[in-house]
Amino acid sequence: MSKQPDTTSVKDLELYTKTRSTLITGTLLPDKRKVDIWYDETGTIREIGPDISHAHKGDADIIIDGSGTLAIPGLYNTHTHAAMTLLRGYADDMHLQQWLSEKIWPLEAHLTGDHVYWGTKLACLEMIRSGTVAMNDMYFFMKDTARAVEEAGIRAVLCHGIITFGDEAKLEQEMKATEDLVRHIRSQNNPLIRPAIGPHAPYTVPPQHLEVCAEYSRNEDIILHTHLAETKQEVDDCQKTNGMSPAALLDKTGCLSSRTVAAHGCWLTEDDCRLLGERGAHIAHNPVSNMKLATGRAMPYHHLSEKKVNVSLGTDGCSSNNNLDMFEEMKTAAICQKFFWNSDTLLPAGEVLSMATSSGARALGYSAGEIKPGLSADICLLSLNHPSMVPLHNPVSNVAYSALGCTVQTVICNGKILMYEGYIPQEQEIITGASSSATDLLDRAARQ
Ligand SMILES: C[C@H]1O[C@@H](n2cnc3c(O)ncnc32)[C@H](O)[C@@H]1O
Ligand SMILES: [Zn+2]
Repeated sequence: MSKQPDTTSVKDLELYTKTRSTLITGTLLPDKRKVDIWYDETGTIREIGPDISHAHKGDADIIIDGSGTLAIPGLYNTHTHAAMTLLRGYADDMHLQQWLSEKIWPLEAHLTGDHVYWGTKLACLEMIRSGTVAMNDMYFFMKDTARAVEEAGIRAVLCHGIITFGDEAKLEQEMKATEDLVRHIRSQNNPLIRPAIGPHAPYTVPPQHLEVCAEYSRNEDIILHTHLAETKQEVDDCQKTNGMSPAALLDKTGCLSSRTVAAHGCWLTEDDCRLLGERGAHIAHNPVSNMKLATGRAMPYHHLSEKKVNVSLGTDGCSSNNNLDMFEEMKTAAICQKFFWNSDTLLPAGEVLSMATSSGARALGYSAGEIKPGLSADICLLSLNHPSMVPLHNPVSNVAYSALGCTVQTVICNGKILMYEGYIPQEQEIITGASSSATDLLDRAARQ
């Protein structure tokens, strides 16, 4: 492509393969300022301001006409099981334990790396379409996940889901899978993809195995991703077996630190919240999944924010959500807190937008999540011409309460364009591939 900035050449496929110095002109920020945004070929935002385009037109390889758009930071999905897109609609309207043990785990026993690759390709497509640029993913065959993520161009923290039920041989096998993944991701040298360790939950990984995971996270300086206090049954069982809450158990086994990202936290007590705050641990809130699986209580945001716990947002997998739309998640989070805790001021629009952006980037340790000079260009342009964005009394309110993923027009991650005006390369191939992969998974399960 020529150095000459040309908005029409943006359709060129080459555009989607590498980061280029880019000028976005005349977009609106959530505070209603109309600005130009310039980022360089390393994907770092250099300057934001009204009318900087004259100064930087010559520096930019690409110019994106941002008029009629609202620029928000790319969204961070901090708890998901991406390849579960293949299980969308497979098992609905069930309680968590029954859902996992009777439907999900028996089907997952037939998964192959190929299923995970296609399921993750579909997840990345769905996420990019709805403005998500980063995910914290726990699943199986994670090298195949890494390949799909690399092709999609988003950020990801990836861990193998460790489930041992106390079996020593299984722990050895799961730790090998984790070590193999860590080695593999590091060898790929992709700064957007990072490894983590993923003890599934205190009810699937006993204390002595949690200790092994904690030590590994400490030694390798990687995130420890887990599920925590999702149901009352989990908390009651943990009290009975271990004489303490699941959060206290994580702490006792060394699993609670600033590297910890714990999903759910619905049944955390005020004392648990204090403990999480003291340890600097992060909570990934998944309100749609919690409401669908009837976990019975909403994450206590008021206690967590009082104890200065960083709370981010996630969708969980597509079998309990059943989509990956972080706009839907933002709205559900904000209204679920108000409804459950009977407080009309709890979790206002601005806070839920931060949860889905800067708090997510903080939990996953990326220097992004805001549109600011010096940070990575993770930018989402929403159409202001979409009915859900009209009128524009309050852009932040529209983003949190009325917009959905379909409002997203253009998505940029670390400066690379992933979707431009609704176009994502190879979308149809991904849909076809994932669809046949889902059929193959169910066929294999039916044959046995
Ligand atoms: C990685 C494993 O985690 C399973 N899973 C998916 N959603 C949930 C949830 O809400 N709670 C607990 N475990 C979950 C997934 O199916 C994998 O087996
Ligand atoms: Zn989960």
